[in-house]
Amino acid sequence: MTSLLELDGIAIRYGGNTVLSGLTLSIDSGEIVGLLGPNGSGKSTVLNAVTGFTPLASGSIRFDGRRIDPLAPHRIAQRGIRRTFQLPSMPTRMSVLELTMTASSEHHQLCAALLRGRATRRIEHATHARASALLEQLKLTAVAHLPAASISGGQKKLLSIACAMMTEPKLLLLDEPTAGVHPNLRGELIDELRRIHGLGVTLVVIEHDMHFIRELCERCVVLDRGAAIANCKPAELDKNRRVLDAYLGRAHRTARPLEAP
Ligand SMILES: Nc1ncnc2c1ncn2[C@@H]1O[C@H](COP(=O)(O)OP(=O)(O)OP(=O)(O)O)[C@@H](O)[C@H]1O
Repeated sequence: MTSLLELDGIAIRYGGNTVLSGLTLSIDSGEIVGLLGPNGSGKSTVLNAVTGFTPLASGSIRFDGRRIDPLAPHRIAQRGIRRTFQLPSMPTRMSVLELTMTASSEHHQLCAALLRGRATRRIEHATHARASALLEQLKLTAVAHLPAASISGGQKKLLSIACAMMTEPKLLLLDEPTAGVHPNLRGELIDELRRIHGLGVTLVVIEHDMHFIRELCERCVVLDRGAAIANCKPAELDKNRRVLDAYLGRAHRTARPLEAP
């Protein structure tokens, strides 16, 4: 496998607060990587940095061999990186289907705007078909014509995955995909993400649900206070002393003796 995303010593500061401190991380093409860590450890900030929404104080980010950290967010998206949000906000007037269709690539939208007659209809038809297929895969067909803002929190999560997939990204970054999703749907979400991975999409998943991480991810990176403290298989996490310290505090050591990591 070749390296798709490379974070090289990235630092991010908000005022005097250093949120990421020299983080180095490499993700290979075709991987599914879990990004873990206690609340406030910097996970979402990593996604904001990769997608160009938060400028770096130092370090660099390369995607597909080319530097992306100097680029504007829409240019980074055009290179093939998409993300979903922890709390997706939806427009009040657009339907689920319309919103999914508007997420299609800028290239298709530009062609539809410039071309006339049959060519426009052909592009619209293809966009409609792709959006409908994605909504069906994500079990959203029943709400396709409802206003996007009116659907449940879990359905909004699924809709944001559908929108991200409209552009056929190479890398999909998911911020807590299971939060607000009914437990019965989690298995289906795992199946859907595996299917997306099977299409050749590399996945980075921020998630607190360890069952979900164990089921889906091949590798985990754990952050604590803006630095990577573990990079291992999910099964190795509960034996890693630094990870246990970060999540449970050092007091756990007296409560439950551990084997050396
Ligand atoms: N725009 C901002 N301005 C100032 N501080 C910020 C900003 N965004 C994030 N932070 C701070 O950066 C730190 C890391 O936040 P981040 O959202 O990346 O953590 P996280 O690991 O994703 O947490 P959670 O699991 O709770 O979502 C936190 O202390 C947060 O308060």
